[in-house]
Amino acid sequence: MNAFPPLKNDLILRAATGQPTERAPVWIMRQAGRYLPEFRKEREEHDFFTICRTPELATRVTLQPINRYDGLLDAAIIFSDILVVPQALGMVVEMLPGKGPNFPEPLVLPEDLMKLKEVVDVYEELGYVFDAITMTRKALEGRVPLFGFIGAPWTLMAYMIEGGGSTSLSKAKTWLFKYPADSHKLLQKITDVAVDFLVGQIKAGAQIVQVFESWGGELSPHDFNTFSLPYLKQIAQRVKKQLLQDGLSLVPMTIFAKGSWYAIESLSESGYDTISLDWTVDPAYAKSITKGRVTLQGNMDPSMLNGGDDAIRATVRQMLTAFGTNQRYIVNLGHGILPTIDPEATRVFLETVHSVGLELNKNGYKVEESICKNNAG
Ligand SMILES: Cc1c2[nH]c(c1CCC(=O)O)Cc1[nH]c(c(CCC(=O)O)c1C)Cc1[nH]c(c(CCC(=O)O)c1C)Cc1[nH]c(c(CCC(=O)O)c1C)C2
Repeated sequence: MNAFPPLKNDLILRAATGQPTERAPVWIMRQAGRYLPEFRKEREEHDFFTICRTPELATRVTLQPINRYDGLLDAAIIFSDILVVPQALGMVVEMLPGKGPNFPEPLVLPEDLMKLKEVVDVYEELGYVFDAITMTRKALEGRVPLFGFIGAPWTLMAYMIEGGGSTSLSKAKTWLFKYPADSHKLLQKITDVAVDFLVGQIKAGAQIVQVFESWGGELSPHDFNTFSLPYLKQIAQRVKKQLLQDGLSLVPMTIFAKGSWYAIESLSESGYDTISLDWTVDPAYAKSITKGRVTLQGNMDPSMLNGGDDAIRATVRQMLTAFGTNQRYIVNLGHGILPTIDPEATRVFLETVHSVGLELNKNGYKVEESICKNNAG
């Protein structure tokens, strides 16, 4: 095993496992990305997947927001993409500047499943992600915990069939409804790789992980229960089982099923420690449904960061107050930060999360039965 520097800020790990926190921790989905000039500069010199595949570059980019917002972010997330799994399955994925991901040969018919690799050795195909995680974990010097992540099976299936971003997902849904057995075969295949990939990331040094079901909200509740939830549950259960079998400690697991407000209750009973919410979910509603069983994460509309400093400050206060006790809560946006956001607006967001979080706890704070005092005594 790797020896890593001791962790100096474990706030997010405490929040995710239901331990008391003196303020709500904060990180931002897509925090290393195109809104940062230092990232855009890196992209002028290197192709997207070259950054992902070169541990030195992935480490440098992962650390960009941590360095820029020194002390304001409570977690790093490894620089990679959910689409490295379709690549590991044998598909070609390219990142077109300004356009996003493109699969020159998407899956069209069920017989195309034959083109995917029968067996995927994640250490061979995705070892570069593990190396980047280990290198980043060392470079972080214990400043904050490091997230690993994967795309959820349904979301990856959608990209593999659509061939890129899409508004209606009509091709991927045609598979679900016309070829359900083949769809399940594909979802299971992705799940098997996802489990090995997450376990490998944790072994390499990821201290917390997130599963991105970005296209969850495109499914009806019934179809979500058929084509998404069973695989999400399998991932949580099998990752935990594998870690225990290998004599390793569990790490907190987060599920972000964007748009799947109807699934909050079932997700809170599916083996994940944290549920990440998009901005369409009322915090009071999510709290009333989950009843403290899980930690909640989220959920400011990313576009609010374009609303000016006063609007950002007011919305952060309203959001933290609505999530309530500042316990079992991780602050984030409701989806990834947009490329159009001013990095200084992001700073205002982070600073306000810190100051309001501490203020809400100034008279002590409470998790379930334990009462903690901010000041000694
Ligand atoms: C977690 C993560 C992701 N991508 C990137 C990260 C890096 C880490 C971080 O958050 O800082 C870098 C990451 N990935 C990408 C970029 C920009 C590409 C560039 O530099 O040109 C960055 C910084 C490219 C990318 N990759 C993807 C898209 C969306 C395309 C679409 O459907 O319209 C895009 C634009 C697929 C993707 N990738 C990811 C998701 C899940 C989160 C979400 O829903 O936003 C998804 C859906 C996850």
